[in-house]
Amino acid sequence: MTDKHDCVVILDFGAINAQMLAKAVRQLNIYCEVLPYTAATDRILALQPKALILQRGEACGERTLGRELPPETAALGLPVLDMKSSPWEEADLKAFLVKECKMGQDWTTEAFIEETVAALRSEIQDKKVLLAMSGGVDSSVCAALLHRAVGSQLTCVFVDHGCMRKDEPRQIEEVFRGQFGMNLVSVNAEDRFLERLKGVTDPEMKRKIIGEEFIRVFEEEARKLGELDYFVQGTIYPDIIESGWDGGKSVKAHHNVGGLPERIDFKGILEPVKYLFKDEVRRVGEAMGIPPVITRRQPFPGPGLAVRCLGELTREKLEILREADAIFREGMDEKGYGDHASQFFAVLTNVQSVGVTNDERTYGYVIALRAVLTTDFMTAGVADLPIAFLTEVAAKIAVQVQGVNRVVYDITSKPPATIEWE
Ligand SMILES: Nc1ncnc2c1ncn2[C@@H]1O[C@H](COP(=O)(O)OP(=O)(O)OP(=O)(O)O)[C@@H](O)[C@H]1O
Repeated sequence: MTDKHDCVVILDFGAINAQMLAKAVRQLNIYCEVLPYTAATDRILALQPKALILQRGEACGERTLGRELPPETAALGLPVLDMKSSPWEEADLKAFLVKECKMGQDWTTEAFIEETVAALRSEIQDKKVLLAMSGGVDSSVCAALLHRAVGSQLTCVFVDHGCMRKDEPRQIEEVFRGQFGMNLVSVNAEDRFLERLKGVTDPEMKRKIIGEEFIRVFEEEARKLGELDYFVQGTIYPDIIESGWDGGKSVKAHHNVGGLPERIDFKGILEPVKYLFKDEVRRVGEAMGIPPVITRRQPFPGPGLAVRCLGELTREKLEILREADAIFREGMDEKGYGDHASQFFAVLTNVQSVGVTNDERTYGYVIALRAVLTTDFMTAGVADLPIAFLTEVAAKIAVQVQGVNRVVYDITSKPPATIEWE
């Protein structure tokens, strides 16, 4: 990643905004990596940096007080930009990196694609590659890179556990098999999953069963494909970045395919977007022709609608939720409110209430709509959607979706609530 481009290392002293700074540097088409301020000099030097940025802004408060650059790092003699005060200005960054350090601005999306494809090609050679395709941004972009690199040596497996959103399985097939011409195995495992989930109401248990069953289905499919050499993981940079304040690594819990590489004997794991932030992954996807319905897809939990369908999962409840969710999302897109919320979806509460339709008493489910605004998903506020719009959507859902007669809007922030209901 770094040998073809100039690199700057951001040393994180515990600043909450080290990742934002890294994104700002990369916006200048300059490659950077974030390391804890205590990183050993050989780790820093391995990246062949042309400069260091010390991220210890005032905004970080007491946490970074008294933290000094280790003398051996200072002794490297690299140019240093010390971010003592926040917020930084893009112009300052540019003046330092481009004017003073003469760094090239050539780390572009196109360069990334070209170099990653070439590197994958030379690593994989004539070997076979397996990818677990969720239709999410990360696995989709990995698939596009791998497909461009090795074409039909790549096989993608998509498992439909029956908890996908409306039209998603069809979209995945259309895009990856239809448009890209990939080898895509699409497994309809709805019956299997629902059978195992019968009578289960505890959310943790639901997740566990879905995770276990997922591995089982996936393993069966992989065995059918014969010998496979590489397995692809859609790890992204925030999953592996080491923060300067706890020094710890938070490795993404690939809750769905978690145990797979240990169970099947792969020659290696490929992680082509490991050094990219989510927005950068999205841009790569766009540049490779993946349609917005996938690159703009909202975060979606691994167990899918299962954790938005409270209580026991049944085909009927999931179908009700899928329809209600689709009406809400369509309405948001039509009105252009999609950009006002980071994530929005419907939840099928397990509550039923009395209603009235054509003078007849009904007893139906209550659907909750949730729309939140967040930058980091650690905290979230409620999206301020017009009441007239919400009323319109509620009416549409209650009239069009059989089995629903009441719709509510969740107006709780995170914390104390979470974004998802389970
Ligand atoms: N239904 C599915 N079929 C096949 N693979 C899946 C499925 N759901 C998840 N995966 C695999 O598990 C990985 C982790 O799933 P997770 O739900 O955590 O999504 P993610 O980390 O947001 O990634 P993505 O953006 O690819 O969905 C995915 O990248 C994908 O490889």
